[in-house]
Amino acid sequence: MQFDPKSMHLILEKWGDEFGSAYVIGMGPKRTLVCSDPELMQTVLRERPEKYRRFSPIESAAAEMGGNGVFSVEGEAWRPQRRIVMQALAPTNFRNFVPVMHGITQRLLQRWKRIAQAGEILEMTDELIRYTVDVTTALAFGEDPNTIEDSGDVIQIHLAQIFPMLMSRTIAPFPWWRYIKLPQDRRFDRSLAVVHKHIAQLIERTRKKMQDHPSDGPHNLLEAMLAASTQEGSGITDEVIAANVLTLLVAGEDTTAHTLAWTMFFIGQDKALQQQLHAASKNALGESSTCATFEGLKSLDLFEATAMEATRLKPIIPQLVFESIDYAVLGDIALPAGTPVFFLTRPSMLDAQKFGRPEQFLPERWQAGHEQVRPHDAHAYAQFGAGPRVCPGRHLAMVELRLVLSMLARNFSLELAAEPGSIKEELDFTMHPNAMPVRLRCLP
Ligand code: HEM
Repeated sequence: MQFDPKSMHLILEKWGDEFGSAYVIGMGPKRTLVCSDPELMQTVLRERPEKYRRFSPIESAAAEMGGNGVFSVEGEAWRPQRRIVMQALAPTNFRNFVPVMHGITQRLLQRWKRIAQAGEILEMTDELIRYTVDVTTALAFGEDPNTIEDSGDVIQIHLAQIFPMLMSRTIAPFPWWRYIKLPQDRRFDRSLAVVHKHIAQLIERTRKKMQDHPSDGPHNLLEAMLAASTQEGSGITDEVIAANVLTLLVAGEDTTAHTLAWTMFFIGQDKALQQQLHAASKNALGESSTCATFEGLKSLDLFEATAMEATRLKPIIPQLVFESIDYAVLGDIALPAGTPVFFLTRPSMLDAQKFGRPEQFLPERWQAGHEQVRPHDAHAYAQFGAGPRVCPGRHLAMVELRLVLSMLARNFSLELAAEPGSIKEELDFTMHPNAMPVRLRCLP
């Protein structure tokens, strides 16, 4: 069976409508289970790393790119990497993170003001990726690249090649790139070389900083990994460090940016929602144009709820793919060792048994104490995964969503500069809009 990788999720969802919540397809030489039952998905997510692993081509493709970090690595090598990443992204660090994130949000605000005043149209996805690259790099690696104000050959142009290539190589029936380099492979190799050079320089500068100030730190993920690498038996080599810098850049960038882009897709079509968000932002921020404090984040629940509702309808993770390690029985389905299992996340989020009035965009369903929209089965929302490998960046992502959406609502009205129907879903590991042109107007 051959797919256009960019619309694979739509095809699998369509077949699910026809064949039910579990069906089998032939992909390459293997029989693959496609499943949209949220209970079975939770079982697999929780029974890792012992019984299930990520779909194995993800690890081999990531390793070939020098990116076999905490997302793709399996077995014992995963645990020490996971521990360091969890510590670095723990919510207890957020009081220190907020001032840095506030500065970057202010920068985005100034840029958007200039563009709005000039009456120009913004390609929103690109804007948001600049923001998330700046935030991830500043917080995880201790350097602020300021790509928001940089108009040159910014690193995300090269990073943007990675997810699409990882996706197409992961589901390729035959690993052509190992035998022949097509023009797209050569282009990709050039971008990958730029990214690795950028990462090597970052590691070098950080190592030097640590040598110059040995008693200071570690202050961030990169410093923590470099410190761990000096301990015997840590398993943290230079190669592992570079792979994790790449992993974090890619994992932290597209996911949050695409969540924000789809949220703006809904905001841009709904004047009443915009007014509600504007009022909520004024209430929370007062005379300020952006949220500047850790405490202030707590009054921005509606913004997080709006983003969650957007990704219920437009999941940026429409499929999560795993593999049984040995023979396993999932529900009443027998899985020979190495059977790929593709979980579709959207069908259960559109199921009226799980979410009341599922076809309607109702952010309030995600707000605590809101009883009107029932049922509400939060288990059926798996945008961050679950179990031992649940996304360690989810709290950071939520802070980013709150900061950007409240800044947007406080300062601008937003209008899509394209027919909503012309904005299509594309899957490149994460599901993103093919374009998101918007027009911003400054509000008093
Ligand atoms: C809205 C934004 C985000 C979404 C929807 C998202 C989603 C996910 C999902 C579905 C997984 C797989 C979880 C599983 O297998 O159970 C994951 C893993 C991961 N995410 Fe996120 N993510 C987001 C933001 C971030 C950010 C901001 C970072 C870091 C800066 C990050 C870092 C990671 C890492 C390192 C993993 C691998 C964890 C492991 O395998 O142990 N993510 N993410």
